[in-house]
Amino acid sequence: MRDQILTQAKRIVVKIGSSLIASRASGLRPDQIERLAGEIGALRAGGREVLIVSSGAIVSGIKKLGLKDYPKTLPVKQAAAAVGQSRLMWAYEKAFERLGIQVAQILLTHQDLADRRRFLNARYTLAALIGFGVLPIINENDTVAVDEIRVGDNDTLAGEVAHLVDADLLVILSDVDGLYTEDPRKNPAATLIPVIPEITGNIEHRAGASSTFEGTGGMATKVRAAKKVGEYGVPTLIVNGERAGLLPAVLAGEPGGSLFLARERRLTSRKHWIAFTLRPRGQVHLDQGAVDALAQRGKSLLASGITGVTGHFEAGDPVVCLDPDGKEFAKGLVNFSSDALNRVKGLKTQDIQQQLGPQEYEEVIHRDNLVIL
Ligand SMILES: Nc1ncnc2c1ncn2[C@@H]1O[C@H](COP(=O)(O)OP(=O)(O)O)[C@@H](O)[C@H]1O
Ligand SMILES: N[C@@H](CCC(=O)OP(=O)(O)O)C(=O)O
Repeated sequence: MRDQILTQAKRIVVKIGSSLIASRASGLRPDQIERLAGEIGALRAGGREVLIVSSGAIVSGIKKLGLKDYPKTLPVKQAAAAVGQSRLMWAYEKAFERLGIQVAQILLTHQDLADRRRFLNARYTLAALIGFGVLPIINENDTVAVDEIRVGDNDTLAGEVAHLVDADLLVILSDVDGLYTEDPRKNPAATLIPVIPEITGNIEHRAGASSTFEGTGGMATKVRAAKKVGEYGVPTLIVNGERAGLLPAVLAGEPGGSLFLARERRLTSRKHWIAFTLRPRGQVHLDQGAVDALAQRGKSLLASGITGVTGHFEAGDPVVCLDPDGKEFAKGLVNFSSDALNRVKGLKTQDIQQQLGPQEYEEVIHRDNLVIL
């Protein structure tokens, strides 16, 4: 199964971490970019479609601005990203131009993904670029991404892009051979985990934070990204990008890296987007009857099953549904604000109008906008 997944993946999102192509000492590492461009060019020549999610703007900008430390304030971090992103794209442009490959820059924030119209627009633009045979190079739009709209790390962004383009495989190139039983930099006795079955159990405890100046997400964000795209039927390969030739070798079926197997796709793109892209604005607490109606009988959520509301949200916002034990078991787009729900929770549908007047919707969350997690 491993060989089939790796050798037959047609559309591949390749995430390139900062530590592979940039360093505190030298800024960008053009030799690494050229080497990786050659390997990716060979994959394309072999018939694969590749999109790159590349880090490295901030580290490159730190060097270019002559900063001594990693920026502590957002404006300086964004200035470094702005200065570094142009250098990063220039290096990719040059490296791929030698191979006769055109590249395109795509900068995204969480806001571009959380708005359905903008999400679909990004999908169509990437599809158009792929159709032209162009190699999209994607990064977070760090220069404008303030906290509430920031994706935060490129492992997460790469997972979102894999969903956006219906990738067959997400490849995360890092500075380690894959997922170890614990951080190998901290415990040399840690061992590599070559295959991680469909991720239902909790393996995040093995994945720690970054331990390098250049890195941001660490292994924790990589495992989380693998888990999210695995829910959409996309497997993830984490492999050491420092080792020349390893990426094409592993994609040809040679041993190496950690492969996270995916579950059979059970969600449409829109439901996956609701479940895994949108950030909930509040919580709706349900009684057991409502939990059974939603989870067992595929019903919409009605006010009568609601026992409590947490947070402030507006109609149309994403919320999570908690069972009587407080466990998140569903997520959806709510048709009523938190204020309105606090007035009608527990009421029969026919009594809602007395409280709120005529309403466009009966359901608090319609089945079509609800995902059982
Ligand atoms: N269980 C683990 N297995 C492998 N690496 C781990 C683990 N836990 C933490 N790490 C750390 O995660 C780092 C890779 O993440 P990061 O530094 O963000 O690199 P990148 O820039 O490629 O994203 C490794 O260098 C390692 O120190
Ligand atoms: N957008 C940032 C990348 C942040 C990030 O996730 O970095 P890394 O953990 O090295 O992949 C940059 O270009 O520096």
